[in-house]
Amino acid sequence: MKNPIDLAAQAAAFADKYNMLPQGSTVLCALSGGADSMALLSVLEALAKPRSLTLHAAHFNHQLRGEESQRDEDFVVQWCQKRGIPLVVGRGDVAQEAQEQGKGVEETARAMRYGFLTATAQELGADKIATAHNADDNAETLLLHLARGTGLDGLTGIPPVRGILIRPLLATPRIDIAVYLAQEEIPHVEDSSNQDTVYARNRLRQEVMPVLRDLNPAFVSTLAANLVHLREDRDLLHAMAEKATKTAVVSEGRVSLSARTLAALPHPVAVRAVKQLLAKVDRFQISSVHLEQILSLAAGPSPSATLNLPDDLFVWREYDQLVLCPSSAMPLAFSLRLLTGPGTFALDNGWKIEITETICPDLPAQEEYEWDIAQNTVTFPLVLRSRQAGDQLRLPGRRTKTLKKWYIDEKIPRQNRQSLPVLADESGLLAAAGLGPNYPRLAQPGQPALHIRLTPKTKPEERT
Ligand SMILES: Nc1ncnc2c1ncn2[C@@H]1O[C@H](COP(=O)(O)OP(=O)(O)OP(=O)(O)O)[C@@H](O)[C@H]1O
Repeated sequence: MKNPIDLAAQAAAFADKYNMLPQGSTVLCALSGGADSMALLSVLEALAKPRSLTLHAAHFNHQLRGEESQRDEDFVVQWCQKRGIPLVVGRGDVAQEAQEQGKGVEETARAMRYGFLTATAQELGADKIATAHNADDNAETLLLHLARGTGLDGLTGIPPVRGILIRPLLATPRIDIAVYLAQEEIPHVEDSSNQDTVYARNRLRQEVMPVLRDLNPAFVSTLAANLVHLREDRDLLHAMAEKATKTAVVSEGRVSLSARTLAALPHPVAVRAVKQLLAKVDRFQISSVHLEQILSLAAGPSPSATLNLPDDLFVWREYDQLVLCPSSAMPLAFSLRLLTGPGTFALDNGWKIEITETICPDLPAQEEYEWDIAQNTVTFPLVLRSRQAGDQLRLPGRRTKTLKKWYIDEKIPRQNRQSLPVLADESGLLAAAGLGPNYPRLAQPGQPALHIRLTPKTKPEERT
């Protein structure tokens, strides 16, 4: 006779790798009534005493399979009564909800189920929700991702822990669960939709997995062990990207990072860094083609270039700054304008800027819109743009402050600030419209200077 399977010990060893079930936790077991979750409930019961766990169960009736759905509900109610485990039952009309939302039935069922489980955990004060995903589920998920196309992230399968969700059986092959249920004489229900091969997962389960198991009988458990290493590799790349983006500045819905910093990263780290930057401005989807375009923009020789990408994403480079934002967070009146040398330039919004070489007169111009800047402090091209977070300015006779602070102190209304351009080169501001020249760059009498005059269409700011 074979040795009995000690599923509780197996699950406990795996759980401890991820600190899933610390002493004294309150655990909510997601119980469908199927083989996996019935085994999970039994395992949690066995661990409850030695770990002082408080155990609850929750079942969601999706009302998708008529009488069979009710049969499942009745089954788990009776089982939990028999075992003395408190159970919460939830119900939802998934089919109707899916229709109303124009979404798929499976997707809606999952969203409603997880919504119910999370709300129930909150009500009960549970610190963990345990689901019964097993090693075969994990292998199938991975193969599905592979078939549909994925990067390393998709190849790491189902996460063992996500927030308060834990999956103690994730390293346990389905076959061990079946043997355990028989051994412990634990009943379960069968979901008739599992036989339905129209679902990709079920086709994989029935048609592909047997072939892989034939090639390697231990395929599922070998993969489970390998996934731990893949996950560690993936986590390391994430951590490196996080470190690299620590200096990113998020302000007014825009995120910016040194283009040089990004371009210097190894490609797998750089790709993740861009994704992390995008997440900071609530952009979570990007194709690899567009990712590469952003990286080229960061690495390219041009100190100024823009990208208009799908999902309302706007990316531009200004000297060493790479800025990413949704178009709603774009600087309003002034998009980037590069000035390659002295001359007169008309701007899209009706403004005009004239730059002439001159010798600074006895009284250098230091007005709100007209300035004499020492030529030897300037490197062309100049850029005319809206202000950005961190821009600093020192006005004649005053101390250095951020532009934000100047605008506040000078009482320039918030809605006008973005329409006041600043003039900068790679070492910082030359002047800010409406405020004055950056004092350290003001020309001295008799010095070669650039006389710069900005003519607003109408002066945008009204001081209050
Ligand atoms: N009706 C249900 N009520 C409570 N828990 C459920 C229910 N259905 C599934 N679960 C929980 O979710 C786990 C996974 O179920 P299943 O494999 O059917 O879902 P899936 O769609 O493949 O995966 P996912 O839960 O990640 O969406 C089950 O083992 C069980 O713990």
